Amino acid sequence: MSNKPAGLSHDALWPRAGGWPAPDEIAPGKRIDAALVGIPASQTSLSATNAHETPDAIRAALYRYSPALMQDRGVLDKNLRNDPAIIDLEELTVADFGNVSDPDSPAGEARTIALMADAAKASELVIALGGDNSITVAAALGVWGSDLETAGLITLDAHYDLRDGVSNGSPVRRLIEAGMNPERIVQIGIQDFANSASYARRAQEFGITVIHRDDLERRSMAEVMAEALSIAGSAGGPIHVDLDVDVCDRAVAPACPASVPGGISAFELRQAARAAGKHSQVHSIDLAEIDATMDTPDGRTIRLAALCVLEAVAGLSQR
Ligand SMILES: N=CN[C@@H](CCC(=O)O)C(=O)O
Repeated sequence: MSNKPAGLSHDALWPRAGGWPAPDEIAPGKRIDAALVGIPASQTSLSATNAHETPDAIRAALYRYSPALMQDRGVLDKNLRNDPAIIDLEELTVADFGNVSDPDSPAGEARTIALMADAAKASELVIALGGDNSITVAAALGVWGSDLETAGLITLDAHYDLRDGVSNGSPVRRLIEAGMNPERIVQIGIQDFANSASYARRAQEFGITVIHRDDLERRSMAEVMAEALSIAGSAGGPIHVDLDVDVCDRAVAPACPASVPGGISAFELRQAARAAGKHSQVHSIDLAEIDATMDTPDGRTIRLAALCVLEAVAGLSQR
């Protein structure tokens, strides 16, 4: 699917990421490694948003980057330090399943579940491009299918998302009500002054593991993700990872209506995406809460989301 921006320079030795083919353009019988699904939801967001513009904006931003990485971050053999492994993601097959039409309604969520299920059947890892955070419900349910009882959920989010009703502030409660075990939910990056005491108590009552923003001052993202993946995956089922970009500092995520000054760094979110992509039980990841039309001054939030897509695929290449 081409969302290629005009005016990009050309260098035959510097291929660009993105521009991945639709599944029917891939040779029959060839295994798809990763799948992209766009879920342009925005209608139930608590803050007014044009998050429906974001999936295509992320596709366009992918062209800014190369699909190459120079090392397997964090597990590099010390003998290789001056001779890093060079990994070319062009060796992986990525398919773009397109956008779900009108995802903001029960019928739209049913379409999302169906497309996510198709993408999961065809690939090892599905990356859903939101859309506001309401997408997490149908994105996860579509991939989990009948494995709901053993499934796990990790959120990187400034918010609990345990609100009543249907909105971008309620996907975690809705997944629990759908039948997932809250003891396999880990929430990373929860922020003070961005949540109420009632919802904080609700998280405690459910038995959710909360790794507060402040904890990330003392612990590395690698360590925190390792713990989260072991809790979320403890029943052996599929794990969905929700990357709500508002977990990041407002300076790096200005296009997220509810990002907070004092959030995590862009690099920490990228590390989390890589760790998620690398874990064999993670079958789906979503990127949510960016309003592409608010990404001033320089498109940095969308660029970060594009890099998270590449980090997830890089992790997958290292499974
Ligand atoms: N995932 C985001 N949740 C936020 C949404 C707030 C907003 O859109 O203003 C929350 O519940 O507070």
